[in-house]
Amino acid sequence: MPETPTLLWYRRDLRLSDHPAWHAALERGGPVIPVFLKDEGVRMLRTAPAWRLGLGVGHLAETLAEKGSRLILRAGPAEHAISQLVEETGAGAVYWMRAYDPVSVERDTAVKAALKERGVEAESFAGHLMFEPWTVETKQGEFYKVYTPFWRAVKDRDVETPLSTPSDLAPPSEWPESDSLADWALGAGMDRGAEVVRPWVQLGEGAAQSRLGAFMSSKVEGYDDGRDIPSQDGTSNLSENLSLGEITPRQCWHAGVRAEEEGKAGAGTFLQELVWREFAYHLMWHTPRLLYDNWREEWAAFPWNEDERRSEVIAWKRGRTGMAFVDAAMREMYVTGRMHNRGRMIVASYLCKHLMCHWKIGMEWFEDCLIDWDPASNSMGWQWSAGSGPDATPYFRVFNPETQLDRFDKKRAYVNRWIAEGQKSPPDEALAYFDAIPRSWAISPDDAYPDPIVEAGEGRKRALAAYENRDF
Ligand SMILES: Cc1cc2nc3c(=O)[nH]c(=O)nc-3n(C[C@H](O)[C@H](O)[C@H](O)COP(=O)(O)OP(=O)(O)OC[C@H]3O[C@@H](n4cnc5c(N)ncnc54)[C@H](O)[C@@H]3O)c2cc1C
Repeated sequence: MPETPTLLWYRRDLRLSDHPAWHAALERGGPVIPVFLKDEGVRMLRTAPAWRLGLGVGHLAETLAEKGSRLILRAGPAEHAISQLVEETGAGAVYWMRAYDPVSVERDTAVKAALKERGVEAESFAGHLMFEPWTVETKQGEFYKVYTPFWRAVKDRDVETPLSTPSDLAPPSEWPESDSLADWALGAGMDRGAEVVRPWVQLGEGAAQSRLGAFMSSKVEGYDDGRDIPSQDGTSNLSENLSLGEITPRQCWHAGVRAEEEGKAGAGTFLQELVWREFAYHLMWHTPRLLYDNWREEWAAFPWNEDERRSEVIAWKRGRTGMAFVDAAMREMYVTGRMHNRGRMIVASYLCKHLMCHWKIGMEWFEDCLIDWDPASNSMGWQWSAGSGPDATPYFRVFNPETQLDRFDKKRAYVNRWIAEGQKSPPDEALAYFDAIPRSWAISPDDAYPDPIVEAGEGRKRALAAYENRDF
């Protein structure tokens, strides 16, 4: 008797290669029906991540169609949509790749229980991470709160070899109905920004593999220093693709290990950076409050400004603080959908320390604007910067956005690339910012560049006083 179909439920794993759920579905036998849901998780996404997801899903649908398969789209709460599809297709199994954030975990647990109750096989697979959060623990059986011991605990582990791309996708003879992706309008909120950011997007697993290849052949050697210079394209840029599972961390890891064996400087550091991502997930899974509350709970008593309407918050969001490094980085984000890691650290430190604003304001703004938005890395990065996270930067480390310029943008190549005001012939990238931002901001390249809203020295003094006088 032929096997019943398997529903292959796609989420943040938009690829065919190194996809354990696909392999399991094909091994089970019977046809495979790939599905993507506009469910509670998708509805929660903010502007740029939702837009980028829409592009990724569209690209995946095309790839599947080229291979004789199809991506079935359905909207609604996951439990209901999956159960409806099981009903319509007679599927005997539903397979998916695991997610680790609390909303997904709750959703998946409910879906699994409902499927099992009606006698449908439900199985999830690992792949978004190399080291599942519960598999790494200290000698005392606890989770790690500091990166370096976490790194030591995992660095010599065997990371499974990536799986190949399946060639026959076992399509069914009859397909269920599908929504139209265009009708979902996942990118609606992007408005004018979509056209500006689109050329910077590298979509799909083919592009991700090319990025990885290019990084390993020409950039990894110089990564140790290059990764700190925001005017250079010295990093892999893979966060965009890792975020949606267009490439897997183990594919990156194995490429890094090969580069290290070939004696390429920088490969070891790249592997350590990949493990920062794992560490972020480890923390999020063990302490989900990382996403929405001070990881160190005593920081609730810190006198953060939480009012987003204040003029300094508006200036920060618009890249008009008068601090060139901060403003350049914010504008890079509006134009490219991404921001260099040094920029992220500087704008976060500036918002939380110089401007004394709550890290949640910045975290949520990034969540609105980043196409590589990742719940775990974003919240860990913000809490690290603010001082409220585990393994956070010490309170007295206040990035000085002016001296940082002298260290990391000596020739001002980065700020000139992104800030048009004051330049006779600004480059296209700097001008693109004015096309990306809402018209209501009413900013023009002919405006004068603002004076600092807070002087670097004054802001630092104020921040240190508040941090030193806290009574916890
Ligand atoms: C305030 C703040 C917010 C951040 N928000 C995000 C976010 O939403 N999404 C995101 O992917 N990263 C975030 N990061 C981490 C880091 O800035 C980016 O991962 C990195 O800039 C991506 O560029 P890349 O792919 O070229 O990195 P590479 O330098 O090439 O590194 C390779 C990969 O390692 C991982 N990685 C590198 N640095 C870190 C780090 N500090 N933390 C976690 N993983 C890391 C990423 O997956 C990255 O793609 C944030 C950092 C800070 C300080």
